[in-house]
Amino acid sequence: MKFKEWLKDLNYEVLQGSLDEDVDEIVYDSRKAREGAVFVCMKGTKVDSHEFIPAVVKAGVKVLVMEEKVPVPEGVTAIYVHNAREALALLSAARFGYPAEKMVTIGVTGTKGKTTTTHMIKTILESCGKKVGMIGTTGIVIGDVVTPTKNTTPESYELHEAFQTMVEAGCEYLVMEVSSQAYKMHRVAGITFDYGLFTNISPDHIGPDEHEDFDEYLYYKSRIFNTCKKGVMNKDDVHWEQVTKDASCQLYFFSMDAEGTDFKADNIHYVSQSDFVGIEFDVKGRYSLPVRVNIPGRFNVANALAAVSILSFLDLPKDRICHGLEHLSVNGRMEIVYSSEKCTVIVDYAHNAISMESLLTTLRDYNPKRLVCVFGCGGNRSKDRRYSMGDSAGRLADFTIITADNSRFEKTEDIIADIRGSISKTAGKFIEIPDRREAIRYSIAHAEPGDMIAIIGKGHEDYQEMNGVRHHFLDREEVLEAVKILNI
Ligand SMILES: CC(=O)N[C@H]1[C@@H](OP(=O)(O)OP(=O)(O)OC[C@H]2O[C@@H](n3ccc(=O)[nH]c3=O)[C@H](O)[C@@H]2O)O[C@H](CO)[C@@H](O)[C@@H]1O[C@H](C)C(=O)N[C@@H](C)C(=O)N[C@H](CCC(=O)O)C(=O)O
Ligand SMILES: Nc1ncnc2c1ncn2[C@@H]1O[C@H](COP(=O)(O)OP(=O)(O)OP(=O)(O)O)[C@@H](O)[C@H]1O
Repeated sequence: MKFKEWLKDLNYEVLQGSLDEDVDEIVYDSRKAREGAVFVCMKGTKVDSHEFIPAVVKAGVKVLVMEEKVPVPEGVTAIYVHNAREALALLSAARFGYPAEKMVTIGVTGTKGKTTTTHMIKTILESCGKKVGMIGTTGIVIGDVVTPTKNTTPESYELHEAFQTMVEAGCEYLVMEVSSQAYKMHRVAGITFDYGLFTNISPDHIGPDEHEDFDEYLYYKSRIFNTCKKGVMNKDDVHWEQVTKDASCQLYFFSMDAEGTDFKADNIHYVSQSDFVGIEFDVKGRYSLPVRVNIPGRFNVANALAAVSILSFLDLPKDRICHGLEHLSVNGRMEIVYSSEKCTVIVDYAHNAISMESLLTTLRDYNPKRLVCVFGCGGNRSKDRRYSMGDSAGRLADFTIITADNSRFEKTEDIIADIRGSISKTAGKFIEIPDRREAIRYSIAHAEPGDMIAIIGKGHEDYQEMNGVRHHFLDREEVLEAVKILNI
């Protein structure tokens, strides 16, 4: 294909050479440079890849896309663009034949609930017999095939490549998590989602290499409503006005509290039976549906309502939507791994104090005999998290077992000591069991009838990182193994 055809959505200036070069690939990592590829030079957080121009030309590259007017060897075509990351996104869409336009696309953003909500949407669509592609923290998912990704929202080239694979696999729908960082880094430039969903926003991802401050974070997250046709916003979020003030899509609101929104959750019940722990509520407003969701928690009412709001536009059979919600499984997100008269064991990915606080608070809605919490904190990461999570556990759980969670290059005992420092200032009872496997077994072996045990922090993660080595470790497997060994 002629390079010129890939360029048709870009504003560019030819600095040198001809646009008639034949190219068959786009490369943005010099280590993958080869003859026939166009190399897109990008200024990153660690390196500026304009410095790799001599190396990529040596490897056979004859076309460069650059955002700096640096000298290039003779015989090489040099194209100047204002923003190379945006250019990479637009070139990639053209390179793969605009695959996103061949599916119904749903983009989901928000500080919390992205993964849960995308899984809900996927499960419901599949329950309606639709083929769905999904992208997010759990990777690129097509049917049962999961391809891990480095980022929640991968780089634009990988996105369009995945979209193409989805179209080839017969997917009619795409549901993906769109991080604020993806907007900042132009990973989704040029994509107009058919539907955009904003779950909520609270301070997060602020710091070096992420966002300067909350305003910047909110600005980039809000871009979803400038890059979708129909947008759905959570009106219970205190920032809803700020988020939607520049929206250019057709906007709808959902709520658990506010009256008069397009979609409303009514008659909310928290159900705890030995064979079903979850939520029941009625969707009212533009769409009516009584739903029963087999994952617990107040915030999952919001997540399920958000998912149903989006799906209400798609003319799907209501009984299949209900079926999908009742048979959900979201890997490591409020996942009920074991439930009997003896106890209910939940695995959840809450990995900061805000999430832990809302998790423990909402589990109280189920009136457990005792709320038991098993958690640790990561090594070589901010110590604040240890203090704030220790404080939350101490205040909100009846009993806490402090353990390991990716200690990395720190000693687990030192991390536990930091957590002890804050939990011991509360009235909460706790013990320390550094080995996470032992901690999980202890929590189940000592359960009292009616207890709820929340194994927190690792969710879907299938490893425990110690001294730079990742050992296989999955909370779900450990719970099931403990149940087997203890014969309960
Ligand atoms: C800060 C940030 O977002 N960095 C992302 C960015 O890396 P970068 O461009 O800054 O990296 P760099 O190493 O400086 O490289 C610059 C350029 O030189 C090229 N290069 C580099 C080395 C070399 O030898 N040759 C070469 O050509 C690189 O391919 C790149 O094009 O582009 C990479 C490719 O897309 C991303 O993987 C990387 O994400 C890093 C790993 C990251 O940690 N990102 C986090 C902040 C992130 O994006 N998080 C969000 C939010 C998650 C959530 O909400 O929970 C996410 O979507 O994952
Ligand atoms: N709507 C929500 N509001 C608040 N907390 C939530 C919500 N949904 C999920 N959570 C909590 O946050 C954790 C992460 O949820 P989820 O993975 O769905 O969110 P995410 O937006 O993908 O988060 P992350 O960016 O941290 O991966 C869950 O394990 C749960 O404890």
